[in-house]
Amino acid sequence: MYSFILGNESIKMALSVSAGGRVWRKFFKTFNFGPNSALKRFPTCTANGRLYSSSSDNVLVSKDEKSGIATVRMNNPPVNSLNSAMLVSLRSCFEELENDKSCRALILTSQKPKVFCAGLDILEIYRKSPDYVAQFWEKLQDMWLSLYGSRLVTMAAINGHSPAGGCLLSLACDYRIMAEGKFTIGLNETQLDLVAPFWLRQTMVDVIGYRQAEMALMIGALYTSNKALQLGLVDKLAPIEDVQTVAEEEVKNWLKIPDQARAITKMASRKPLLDELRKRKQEDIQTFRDETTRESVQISIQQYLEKLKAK
Ligand SMILES: CCCCCCCC/C=C\C/C=C/C(=O)SCCNC(=O)CCNC(=O)[C@H](O)C(C)(C)COP(=O)(O)OP(=O)(O)OC[C@H]1O[C@@H](n2cnc3c(N)ncnc32)[C@H](O)[C@@H]1OP(=O)(O)O
Repeated sequence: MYSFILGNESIKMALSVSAGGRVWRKFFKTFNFGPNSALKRFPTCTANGRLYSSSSDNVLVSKDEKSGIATVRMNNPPVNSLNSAMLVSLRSCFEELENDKSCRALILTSQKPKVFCAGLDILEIYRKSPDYVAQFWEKLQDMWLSLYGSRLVTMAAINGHSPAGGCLLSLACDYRIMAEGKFTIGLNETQLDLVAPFWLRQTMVDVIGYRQAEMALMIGALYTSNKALQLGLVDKLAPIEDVQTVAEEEVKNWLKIPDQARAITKMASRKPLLDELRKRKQEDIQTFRDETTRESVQISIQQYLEKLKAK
């Protein structure tokens, strides 16, 4: 019964041979997974199970064939900022892993310790045309939909700073292990005169609870690893050199749970937010485009960039 969840076709196969098929059939009917749902896509993995065909090296992927655990390393020096190319590579990597039937889990980390991800590349929203920022935002939405909606066990191995978009990536995963020490994580958007979108705010609420999230979002707080652990923003701390090993151990524990039951449970809890973003995608793009191209916001972004450079 508990075969891998690969896409709608294999689910149907599993259902047809299973004694409990009626229950699952009812479940899928009830939840009506949308067109972008990971659970609905048909697998397209290659015969030998190798994957990831990106021509760029800004995202490095390795997979342990025996355990089915893939490690995705962000590799966009100096700080793994999320520019358009990076967003496209991450999305395509997540989707290829999703469609690889031998893959069961992904660990997201940074190739360069000390900075997990510096968030959106601020230059992508500075003095750019409205059309450009609209396309950029859609790339972020699509990348997030593929990670947050993944059937895989997703684990963030946060081996360094993780502000804003770095925190967004972490929150989209199922579990977060962060490096001990002086590193920070949080949604600091308001400090840049930006407002985090509803879907990102909601993941913060879902992870740390309403009151703490409301406060953190309003003041654009960046928390140290210790404080983040205390708030539940991350689940575990490890010395920076052990973050990857601890993540692998944790994933192995998660993989003791049957894939199908775990993935269906995850999807049941995430589907409302996934659907909400799919429904309001264009509205969300327009808001981002209109807000970020406003002159007062552009001036704030310019000042923030100057502050960063002068550091
Ligand atoms: C109503 C709706 C309105 C819609 C609006 C929606 C807004 C979007 C909302 C949410 C999504 C997410 C948004 C974001 O992610 S915004 C980006 C926020 N990021 C940050 O604030 C982090 C800034 N960076 C840092 O704090 C540090 O760089 C660091 C702690 C990550 C690493 O420090 P360190 O190792 O010391 O490196 P440097 O600071 O020296 O940086 C090296 C180099 O890189 C440049 N840089 C850093 N971060 C960014 C970035 N995010 N984008 C572009 N460039 C960046 C930095 O300026 C240095 O450049 P150099 O001097 O030329 O070498």
